Amino acid sequence: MENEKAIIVNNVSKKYKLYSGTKERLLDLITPKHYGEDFYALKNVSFEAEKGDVIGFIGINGSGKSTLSNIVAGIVPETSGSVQVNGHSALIAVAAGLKGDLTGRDNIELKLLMLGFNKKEIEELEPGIIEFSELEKFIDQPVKSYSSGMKSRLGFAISVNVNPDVLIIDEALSVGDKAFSEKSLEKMMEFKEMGKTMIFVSHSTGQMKRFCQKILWLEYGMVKEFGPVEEVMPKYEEFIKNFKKMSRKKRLKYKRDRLAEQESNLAVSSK
Ligand SMILES: Nc1ncnc2c1ncn2[C@@H]1O[C@H](COP(=O)(O)OP(=O)(O)OP(=O)(O)O)[C@@H](O)[C@H]1O
Repeated sequence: MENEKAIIVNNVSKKYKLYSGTKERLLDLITPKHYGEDFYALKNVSFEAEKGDVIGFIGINGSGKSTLSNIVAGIVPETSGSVQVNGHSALIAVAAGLKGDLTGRDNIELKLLMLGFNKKEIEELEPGIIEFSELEKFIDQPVKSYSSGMKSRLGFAISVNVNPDVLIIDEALSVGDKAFSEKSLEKMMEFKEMGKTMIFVSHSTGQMKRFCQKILWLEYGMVKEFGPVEEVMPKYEEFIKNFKKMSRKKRLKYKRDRLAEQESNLAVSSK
């Protein structure tokens, strides 16, 4: 069907509990009284992706980009709201779910099994994944001995070689070396040309501008803007320029003001 939605995220919130220490955490588990402080990493986030959309998630540190990409990938459950992903095959977040005690090769096999591939298909896919990862003899070493760049290379190699309908790439290009990130970007361009739906999380606004059509700007767990890259990116760049100049005190005040604004918007919209 033309114009079929690939992703529908509706009013999603994610609550974490913050504890002052182990004692509080245990008390919260074993007693009926509530301990710890509720913390919302995401609050009432909604957006939709059309099939073939390439969407970049941006926002300052801690704004909720990874939490949202993990929720869309089905790795982390949402606290409330709903997430619908329409795709024939799996949705994969790069470098997520690698098991440290297993070798790179075993991780490839495990992940492919989990995605529903059979033994013959795994045998066919494996050499291409190992070659793409450039891990060579390290492929038979436990993943816990890998550097973050090596882990990311393995995760990326698996993700792009299983041909998913929706691909989520979270900071994968910032860890590897330059040659590998060029190769990965080329692969992502191929996916884009094939009309795949992609979500791209990165701190590099340059890569975003090169790659994404739409931008979802998160601020303190809420959607600040969602729209075409040429509209949202200049606003974000301007914001970052000013934000960098702010003192710690000013940043805290900005955060307090924004959170208060969010609260009043929420109160209005729930009336
Ligand atoms: N498991 C967790 N328990 C408690 N708080 C968490 C957990 N995971 C994330 N958070 C908090 O949720 C908020 C959003 O985190 P998230 O990693 O999604 O942000 P981000 O925008 O991806 O940040 P960055 O750009 O630094 O990667 C942060 O304040 C973070 O500390």
